[in-house]
Amino acid sequence: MRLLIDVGNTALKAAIWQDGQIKSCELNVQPWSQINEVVYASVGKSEQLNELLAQASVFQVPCFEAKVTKQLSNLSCAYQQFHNLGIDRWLGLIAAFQLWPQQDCIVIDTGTATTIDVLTAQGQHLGGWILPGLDLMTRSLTQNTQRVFDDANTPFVNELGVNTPNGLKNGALVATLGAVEQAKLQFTNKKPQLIFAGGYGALLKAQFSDAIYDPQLVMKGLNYWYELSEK
Ligand SMILES: Nc1ncnc2c1ncn2[C@@H]1O[C@H](COP(=O)(O)OP(=O)(O)O)[C@@H](O)[C@H]1O
Ligand SMILES: CC(C)(COP(=O)(O)O)[C@@H](O)C(=O)NCCC(=O)O
Ligand SMILES: [K+]
Repeated sequence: MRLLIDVGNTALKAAIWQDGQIKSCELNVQPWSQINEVVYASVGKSEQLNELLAQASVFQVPCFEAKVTKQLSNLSCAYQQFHNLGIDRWLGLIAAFQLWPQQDCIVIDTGTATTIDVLTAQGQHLGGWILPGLDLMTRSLTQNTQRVFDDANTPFVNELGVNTPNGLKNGALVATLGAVEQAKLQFTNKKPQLIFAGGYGALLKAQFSDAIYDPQLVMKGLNYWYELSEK
């Protein structure tokens, strides 16, 4: 069994890889005797992660941290300073390149931030954008204005807002959709595969025909990273 850990700015996610299957799992109950290795990625500091790694060392389970490299098999990173690219973005690109080979892809991961990354069929990462996540967008306005307010029941829909909460939420959604449309323009001659992940991935995926939502995209990328890297 392989324990996979993805630490984002909002949430720490854990999953078990076994017999080619990835299944989300709770962090606190770990069958340490059956875990061969821990493979983890972190975009920030995490006390929970530190505690888990300390436990792993007690049970003498080897731990491997995923890092961004300029190249990984035929995938190449757009950043000159590749170590500055968020590891979650790199893992999403690895998964997209492995799961949709020979296909232009756009990877959209909606977490604390929404990241958009453009990848050619040849494995060239062209770059991308970092946007505030949908909740960050709405919160930044409700917390910094006197009269813009939200309500939890108002959904994010791609329509004109006719009251304050839906003007707020629909604005966050259409701003994000607009960025995805801009990314699609990078491919003039053919339609790229749109791949969504993260907390609002299903919501965004629903706005596009024949797009993919894979909640486990980053976890799959983490597992591919482990299998593809010289350890
Ligand atoms: N069903 C959901 N479960 C978890 N987070 C969600 C959900 N729906 C929306 N979100 C939003 O997605 C973000 C968390 O997603 P996640 O990808 O775990 O973030 P990160 O990777 O930055 O930790 C938060 O901004 C949260 O508000
Ligand atoms: C933009 C991010 C915070 C997104 O992380 P998340 O929303 O998953 O917490 C992360 O990819 C990151 O820390 N990036 C570093 C800057 C860059 O990618 O250029
Ligand atoms: K994420």
